[in-house]
Amino acid sequence: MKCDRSMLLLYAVTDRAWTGKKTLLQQVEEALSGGATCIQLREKELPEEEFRQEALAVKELCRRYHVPFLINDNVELAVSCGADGVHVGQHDMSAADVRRRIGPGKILGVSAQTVEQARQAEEDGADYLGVGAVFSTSTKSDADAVSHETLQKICAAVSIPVCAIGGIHKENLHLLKGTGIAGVALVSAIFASPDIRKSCEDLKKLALQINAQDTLEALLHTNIRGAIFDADGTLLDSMGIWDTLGEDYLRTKGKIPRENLRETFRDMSLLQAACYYRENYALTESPEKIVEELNAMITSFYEKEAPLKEGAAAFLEELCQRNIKMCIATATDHSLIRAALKRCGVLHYFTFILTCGQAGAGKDTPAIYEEALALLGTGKEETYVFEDALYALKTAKTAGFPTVGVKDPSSAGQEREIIKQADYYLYTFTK
Ligand SMILES: Cc1ncc(COP(=O)(O)OP(=O)(O)O)c(N)n1
Ligand SMILES: Cc1nc(C(=O)O)sc1CCOP(=O)(O)O
Ligand SMILES: [Mg+2]
Repeated sequence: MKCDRSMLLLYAVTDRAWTGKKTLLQQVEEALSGGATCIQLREKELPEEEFRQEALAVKELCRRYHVPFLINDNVELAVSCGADGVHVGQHDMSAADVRRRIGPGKILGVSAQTVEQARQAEEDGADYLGVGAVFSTSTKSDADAVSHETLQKICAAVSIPVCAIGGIHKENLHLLKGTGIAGVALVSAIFASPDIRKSCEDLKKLALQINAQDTLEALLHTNIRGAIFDADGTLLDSMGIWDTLGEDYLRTKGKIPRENLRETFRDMSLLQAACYYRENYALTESPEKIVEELNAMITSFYEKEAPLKEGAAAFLEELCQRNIKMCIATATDHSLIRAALKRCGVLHYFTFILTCGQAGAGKDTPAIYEEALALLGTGKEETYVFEDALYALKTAKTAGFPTVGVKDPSSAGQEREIIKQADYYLYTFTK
C-alpha cells in the first residue's frame, strides 16, 4: 500500500492517555468507523513486546477498514510487524536511512518544520510530510510552533502531500484553509473525545472543506440543490479586459498610453473614463462617441473571445447531472454574458441570467441573490453562491447563503480574506 494524498485527510495518531474504560484498540476501531483515513500507532513508553502485540492487533483492524497503518519512530518494529509504513521526526533515524531500511514499497512519513527540512525529506524519499505544531498543543511538550505562512510555503515547495499537526480541533481547523495541506493529523481531538466516532465524522467533513483538491468533490456531497454563479472572474476568465481596455482603446486612436490606466479606469464609469481620455489624450470624439466605441470593444470581447475558466464546463455538467438548478447573477450586461456563455456552449445550463440592473442594486446589497433564489425556488441553505470578488461574497454570506470563493487573478490581493470568509474555496474547476 503506497501513500496518496487522500490518506492524509483525517490522520489519527494514537495516545493511550485517554483510554479510560476502553482499550486503545476499541478507540482505534471507533476512529476507523468514524472515517479516519490513516492510523499511526504512537507509543512512547510501552515495553517493546507489548508495543509489538498492540501493533499486530491494530494492523489487523486497519486491514479490515482498508486504511494504512503506520508506526511512529520504531522503524524495526514497523518492518518486523509488517506495518504499511513508519513516521519519523527530525530527531529520529534519518529519513534516507529509514527509506533504505524499509524499501521502496512502504510509506515513509517525515516531520518538517522548515522549507529546507521539507525539501530534504522529499529528496530523501519521504512519501508525505507532517508539519507542526500549527497550533499550540499540550499533547507533545517539545513541539515547535510552525506558522501558517511557513506551512503554506512548505506545501508549495514540495510535490509530496503535507498534513498539518498540532493542536488541531473542530473550532480551529478551518483556519488552515488555503495553506495547501492534504489533511490533518490529530491526537487529542480524536482520542480524548467521549464520542470518537462522531468526532471523526465531524472532523472529516471539516477537513474536506479545507482540502483544496477535494473541494469540488466535497461540494458535490453537500446539500447543494441550487447554484448562483457570478460570471466575470468566476465562470469566465474575463477580468483582464477591464485591465487593458483603456490602453487598448487609446492605441486604436494612435495614442501611446502614458500611464498604467488600470487603476484609474477601475473606479470610473465608462462615461467618466471617456471624458478622462478625451481631456488627457486630446481625443476629438465626443464622450458619447468614445463610450460607444469602448462598448463596441467590450461587446466584441464577450462575443468572440472571453474564455470559460478551465474545467468549468465539466463542473457545470456534473451539477446538471445531479439536477442542481443553476443561474447567473452578474453586474455585466445581460446580452454580453449571454453571448459569451452561448459561444462557450454552457448557456443551456442556466435557468436565467439576472443582472444587477434588473435587481435594482449592485452586489453590495443582497437584492440580486434574494431575487435569484426566489426565481430558482430552492431553499437558501441549499443554494450556493459562487463568487470571485470579496465584497460580493461577503454580501451573500451575510445574507445567509453558503458561499464558494473562486480563485481569480483579479482578486489576488484579497485571496486570504476570501479563503477565510468563504465556506469553500475553489482554486480551480479542474479535478
Ligand atoms: C503525522 C505526524 N506528523 C508529525 C509527527 C511528529 O513526529 P516527531 O517530530 O518525530 O515527534 P514524535 O511524534 O515522535 O513525538 C507525527 N508523529 N506524526
Ligand atoms: C505528535 C505530534 N507532533 C507534533 C508536531 O508538531 O510535529 S504536535 C503532536 C501532537 C498533536 O497532538 P494534538 O492533536 O492533541 O495537539
Ligand atoms: Mg518521532
